[in-house]
Formats: sequence, C-alpha cells, structure tokens
Amino acid sequence: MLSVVSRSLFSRTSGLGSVRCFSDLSSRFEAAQTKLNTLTEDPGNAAKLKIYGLFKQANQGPCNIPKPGGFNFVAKAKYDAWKGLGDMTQDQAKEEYISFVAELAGADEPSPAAAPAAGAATEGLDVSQEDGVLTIRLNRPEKFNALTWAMYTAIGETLNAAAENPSVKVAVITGTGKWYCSGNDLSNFTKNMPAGGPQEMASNGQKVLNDFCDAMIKFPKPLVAAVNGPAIGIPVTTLGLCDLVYCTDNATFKTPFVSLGQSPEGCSSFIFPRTFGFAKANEMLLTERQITAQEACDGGLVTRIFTEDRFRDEVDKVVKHMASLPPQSMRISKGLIRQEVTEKLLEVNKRECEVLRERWLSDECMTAIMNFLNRKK
Ligand SMILES: CCCCCC/C=C/C(=O)SCCNC(=O)CCNC(=O)[C@H](O)C(C)(C)COP(=O)(O)OP(=O)(O)OC[C@H]1O[C@@H](n2cnc3c(N)ncnc32)[C@H](O)[C@@H]1OP(=O)(O)O
Repeated sequence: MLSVVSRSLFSRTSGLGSVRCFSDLSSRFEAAQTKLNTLTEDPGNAAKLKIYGLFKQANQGPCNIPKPGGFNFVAKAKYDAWKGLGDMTQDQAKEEYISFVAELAGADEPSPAAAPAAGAATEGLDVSQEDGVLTIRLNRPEKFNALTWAMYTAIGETLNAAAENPSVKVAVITGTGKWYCSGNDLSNFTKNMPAGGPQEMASNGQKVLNDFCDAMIKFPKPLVAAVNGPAIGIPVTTLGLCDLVYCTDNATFKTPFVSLGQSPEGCSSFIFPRTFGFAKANEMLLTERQITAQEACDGGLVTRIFTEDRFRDEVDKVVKHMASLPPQSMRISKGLIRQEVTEKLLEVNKRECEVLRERWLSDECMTAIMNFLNRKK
C-alpha cells in the first residue's frame, strides 16, 4: 500500500522557490536533494516517509494542514511523517535531511562522506561511528597506544573527512587498555628513515605533524578527548585543541620534551601558559613534572574527572547528548568560541613544527631517542 509513496517524493517538486539562498546550509541541503536522486537502491517506504517529512518541515516549517480523513492511508502516512516532527526548526530539519541522505548514500555506495572508515584500515587505529558520534580509538595497547606516523595521518584524514560528513555530529578520541597514549612512537625516527636520510625524514615528520594538528585545529564540530589513563607528550599537548576533555581519576599528564632533545608541540607553547599560567606551564614544559588528573582539571586542561568504573558511560552520555543537539547551532557556537584563536593556532603550529624539524636533527634528540630504544639491551 505504501509503495505508492514512490520515488516522486524524492523529486524536487516544491523546489526552493525563486529566491535561492547560498548559505552553507542551503547549498548543503540542495546538494543532499541532488544526491538523493542518484540513489540506485530503493531505501524503502519508512525512509521515504522520513525524507518527505523532513523536506516539508525544512521548506514549510511545522505541519499546518488538516489531518487527511477517510481511507487515504498514503496521505495519512505522509501527514504523520511531517506532523511527527513537531516544532523542529527549518534549519534543524535541513540538517537532519542532509544527515539522513548521507546515511542512505553511505549504504548505497561508498562515498567520500563515508571516509571515516578509512582510518579503520590503519594498524593501531579503530574508527567507528554510532548515533552521530565518530570514535577514533588508539588501539596499540601493547605499546601503550604510542602513535605511528600512519596513525597521525589517518587521524588527520579521518577528522578532515568527518568535518564534511553531515552524519558525524561529534568526534571522540580515546585509547584502548590502561593507557590513553604514550606519545610519539620513538621508533618513528628510525623506522621512517627515507633514502634521503635524516634531513628528508625530518621534513617528512614536520609535514605529518603539521597536518595532524591542523586537522584538529580546523575541525568544526565538537572534538572530545576521552582520556582513559596516563598520557605522555603529544596526547597531552593536543588536549588543548579539543573542546572537551574527560579523564579517569588515574590519568596522569607529562610532557618530557626537553629531555628528549625536542620542544613543545600541539600548540602547547601558546595554549599551556594561557591555560595554566606561565608558572605552572613552565613546570610542565620545562621541569617535566607529571601532573595528576586533579591538577589538570584544576588548571583548566581537563573538563571533568570520572572514576574508572563510570568513565565510559559518563562520556557516552555527554557525547550522545551533544550529537542530539542542532548541529548547525553547534557548529556556529564552536566557531564563535574559537574564532579569535584559530588563525593564531595554525600559525603557532606551523612554527612549532619548523622548530621540531631542526630539533629532530640535533645530537641531543638523536641521543635521547637511541637511549630509549636501547634501554632494555
Ligand atoms: C610526526 C612526528 C610527530 C612527533 C611529535 C612530537 C611528539 C613528541 C612526544 O610525544 S614526546 C613523548 C614521547 N613518549 C615518551 O617519551 C614515552 C616513552 N615511553 C616510556 O617512557 C615508557 O615506555 C612508559 C613510561 C610509557 C611505560 O614504561 P613501562 O611501564 O616501564 O613500560 P615499557 O617501557 O616496557 O613499555 C611497554 C611497551 O610499550 C612500548 N612503548 C611505550 N611507549 C612508547 C613510545 N612512546 N614509543 C615507542 N614504544 C613505546 C615500549 O617500548 C614497550 O614495548 P616493548 O616491550 O619494548 O616491545
């Protein structure tokens, strides 16, 4: 019976009128309508009704027509689909429409919007998505989730794809096992030695790091760190690039850059003094004192601490709640909060990476890394 709710629902019958708004949302909404018409698989009547309701709500606002009577079941089903959206705003309906079409398109054919899965193919990284929440999980527990170059690259690419994918509302970075992350895998420096030698290796590393931090800085949706245990180095500094940081009560934070012959990254040379004040930032970055979860929370790097047994559930609750909020408003709000610093952070990141490139070529750095790699021999 409902099959008469046919593909015609997908055609742009009501259009957008003669006044075309070229705002970001309107053009994404139009693109979603075009995308819908290219689906090769019939998504079924339930999906078509949802699309119908969202389309009407997006263009005309809340349902304002009388309920169809008699035996016109199709008209009633369409009415219910629209009426059921209550007083959802037109912008929110557009966002929901865009997300839903992206989901349908994802099921229909692989598309760039489905790119988060790309990270899943990278060793040491699990990428999954549920209810609008993209989870990037560092998954090398035997190495305490130390980051390989492939992981940096995949995380950056995953975030860049998720930024464009309307079905992703929030991104979460977390770790498997008892550690959040033990920082840069120190064997990166020996494993990634190209034919061009250390100079080329350092330039390659500079680009890998620059792109990774840029992706975090530019990510337009909420970026949440779920710090499930201790962290050393870059996973600590990049917390300042996240919007919310939750940690377990056994998490610790350490930034031993000087003893490694290196220098601060992740924009920590800029963010840490402004978060903790110079005195405390210097203690972390120059004396390398490890701080506790409570100190990180008191200092403003961490949003909230949960006990280990409650941690995953509590973080889940927050991120699912955020994913249910109007995405356009979320994006705009984050943009406003970050607008003063984004350009500055990109500039700081670039500079920190240039300095690190030099550091990686220094005897101090080479010696520190060789000492770590040979420490068990
Ligand atoms: C594109 C380039 C970007 C670079 C950006 C610049 C980034 C800078 C940083 O992140 S600096 C911080 C680097 N990290 C560290 O200095 C930590 C080094 N690791 C340790 O100090 C210790 O391993 C430990 C304190 C984390 C844990 O000590 P312990 O409990 O004694 O365990 P193990 O040392 O036996 O470690 C278990 C296992 O994991 C391996 N591992 C841990 N961390 C790293 C690491 N960062 N790099 C490489 N491997 C690491 C460790 O070797 C052990 O494996 P094994 O048993 O040897 O196979």
